[in-house]
Amino acid sequence: MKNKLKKPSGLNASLALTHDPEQHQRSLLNALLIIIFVFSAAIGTINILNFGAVFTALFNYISMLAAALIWLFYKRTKNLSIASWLLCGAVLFNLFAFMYIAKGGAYSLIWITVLPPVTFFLLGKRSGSWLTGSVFCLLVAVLAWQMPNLPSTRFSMGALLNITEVLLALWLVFRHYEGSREAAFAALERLSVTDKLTGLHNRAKLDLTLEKYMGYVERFEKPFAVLLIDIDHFKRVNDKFGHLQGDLVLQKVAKILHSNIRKTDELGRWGGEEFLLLCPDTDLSAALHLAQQLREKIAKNASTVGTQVTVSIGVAEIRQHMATAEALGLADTALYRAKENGRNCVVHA
Ligand SMILES: Nc1nc2c(ncn2[C@@H]2O[C@H](COP(=O)(O)OP(=O)(O)OP(=O)(O)O)[C@@H](O)[C@H]2O)c(=O)[nH]1
Repeated sequence: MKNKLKKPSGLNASLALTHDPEQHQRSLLNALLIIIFVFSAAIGTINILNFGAVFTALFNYISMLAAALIWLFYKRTKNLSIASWLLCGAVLFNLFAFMYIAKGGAYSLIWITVLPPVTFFLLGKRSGSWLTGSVFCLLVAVLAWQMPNLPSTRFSMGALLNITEVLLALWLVFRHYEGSREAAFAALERLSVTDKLTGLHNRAKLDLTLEKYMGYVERFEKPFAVLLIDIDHFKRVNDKFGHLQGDLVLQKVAKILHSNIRKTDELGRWGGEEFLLLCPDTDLSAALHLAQQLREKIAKNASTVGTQVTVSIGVAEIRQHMATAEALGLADTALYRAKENGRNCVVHA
């Protein structure tokens, strides 16, 4: 019952938050494939209808087909790395084919600017740097070599379309990238404050919330209660039924606690088989009432493995000018007395 901070085990819990580290890249690959498919179809059609450029349009349709094939390949194999390389290859082929066909005219060279976002996002910093750097060097060398033969660039309808299409492509890619980066960051943020086993907040988050509530007590003189909840004889559950069953008991207790408190209360796993519940705007008598209810609900509903699961609860009301350690100390002392009193009971400081 002392603070025994344990690493949560990897067992999946119904409450537990799962995180897929490749989700971000997968979503980018899908978005890029859709963008390429739609763009190639649209540009191919514009090339035929506006410019009668059937040969150029053929390359656009090849790109469209390539995007569809890569999508199918990825759906079947789930090989993100190969699909990403194939996509970068398809983009490169398309860029060079188009610049070659346009012979550098109509600002077609601007298409090269879509390469960095695509390769960096899909292949990562290292491979993205190499590939983009090599292609840029190659392009500069070819341009230097071909300088006398290059057309003087006129501003035409083709140029306008090229510039518009590239800007649109970049806008779409960066917009999607930023959205998925924000989602990945939010998932990481959530993970950093979550106890993996129970899905409740972890100790780091509880520390922050406790500090915040202590600040409110100091400033607004509102009552605030701390409940330290500890499963009785939990070691026996582990010893008798194994750690996996012990984990299930922890998850069940977490679920019961979570579903019987207010939204404004903050519940978390303090460590091991101990939970901390912070109840703002709650005086001692209300906190004791809640603690009794929680204790009864757990005694009634948490037994899973043929053994009675009960909790002991230490309750402390926090007052002005109290330090955080003092507040926790009070709850801990009350919990200690509850254990001494025979467990399965509530004691206040
Ligand atoms: N299965 C499982 N067990 C844990 C976890 N974290 C801590 N424990 C176990 O919790 C048990 C706590 O044992 P004790 O500190 O002796 O407490 P207790 O048996 O509950 O006894 P009292 O608190 O005095 O009623 C230890 O056996 C720990 O290994 C966990 O994440 N999963």
